Amino acid sequence: MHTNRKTVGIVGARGHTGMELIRLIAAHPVLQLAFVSSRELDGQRVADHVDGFADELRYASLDPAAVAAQGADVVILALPNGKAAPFVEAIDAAKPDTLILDLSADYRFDPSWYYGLPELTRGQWRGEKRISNPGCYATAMQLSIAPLRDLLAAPPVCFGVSGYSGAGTTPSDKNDPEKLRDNLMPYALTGHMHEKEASFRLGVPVEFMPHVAPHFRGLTVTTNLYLTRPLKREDVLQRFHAAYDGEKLAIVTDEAPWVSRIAHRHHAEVGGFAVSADGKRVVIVATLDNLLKGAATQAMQNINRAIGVDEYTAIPL
Ligand SMILES: NC(=O)C1=CN([C@@H]2O[C@H](COP(=O)(O)OP(=O)(O)OC[C@H]3O[C@@H](n4cnc5c(N)ncnc54)[C@H](OP(=O)(O)O)[C@@H]3O)[C@@H](O)[C@H]2O)C=CC1
Ligand SMILES: CC(=O)N[C@@H](CCC(=O)OP(=O)(O)O)C(=O)O
Repeated sequence: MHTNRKTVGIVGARGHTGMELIRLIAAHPVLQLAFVSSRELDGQRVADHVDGFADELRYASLDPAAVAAQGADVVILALPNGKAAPFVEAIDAAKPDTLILDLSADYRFDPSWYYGLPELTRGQWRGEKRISNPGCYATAMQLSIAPLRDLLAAPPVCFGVSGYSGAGTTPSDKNDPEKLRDNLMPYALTGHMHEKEASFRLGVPVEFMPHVAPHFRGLTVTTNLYLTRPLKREDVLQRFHAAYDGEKLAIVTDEAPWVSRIAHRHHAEVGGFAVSADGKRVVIVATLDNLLKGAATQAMQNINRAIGVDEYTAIPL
């Protein structure tokens, strides 16, 4: 047992990503769950909702002031987009040295927050205690494009397909298993938030066409890239191996990865690398579990680094 434990609270703990975070934190040697907030599950035992959770902890419905008053060392915001600010303001006022990790899109464009996609931005962390976790598709897009960023002749075009857990628990067409049955549902075909996020973070325009499919978890992004000069397939592979061979959670595969093999896994896979006959067009496929590398696992990497423990602590590899 670690002697210097840190307390952590999750706001939005009923949700898909909150539930994954509860599991990861329950197995963490340094972090200790202090509170889990949900309005709907107020008073109920976490153990009745999260498989394998053995503690007596109960959900509590905490407003921003009540969250700040808990005085936790780390607060994770796992709320729908647009809901984080009152919690951040209350913590800023009560205990500003709290480490806040926000899973939503609310601070991904805010330069005062560290944007934590460790495989690409690890070197940019300057000790910030405000961390914005990347979007799930945006993670897959950036991992697919970054190693070829200097050779782009045109905006990369990304075709994305997500399992419906990506759409959260608020009922909508995008998480309605009946409407999704035998279906592939296109949405936000221009201007999706993750198109803006990937473009902003990579510094090049990216085009993104998302779809949601009948499976529950895991996403695929297939990216078409036009290059300014011809490359051989081995040159493309060499660039990706150079970028990710030291990484435990970004794995380069020769074949195009399958989404059915990534569910419940903590890493992303990037593969395929089909090159056109003239060498100036490359197609790359990335898969990841939207709830893990696309959300909770990436959050864990970021929190681990910020609390000064090994980045992969409590992440099953
Ligand atoms: N699902 C995914 O694949 C990914 C999600 N994200 C982001 O993570 C965040 C959480 O997503 P996800 O877990 O899917 O969302 P869910 O819809 O599954 O859960 C949202 C949680 O927020 C709570 N909540 C909703 N509205 C409010 C409110 N106004 N005030 C306080 N609590 C509220 C809900 O619980 P209750 O109503 O009981 O309080 C619930 O616990 C989102 O911003 C999402 O964009 C990021 C990457 C991937
Ligand atoms: C299938 C589905 O709906 N996926 C979500 C993306 C997942 C997500 O939660 O992304 P943010 O954190 O950026 O909101 C969407 O397209 O909005």
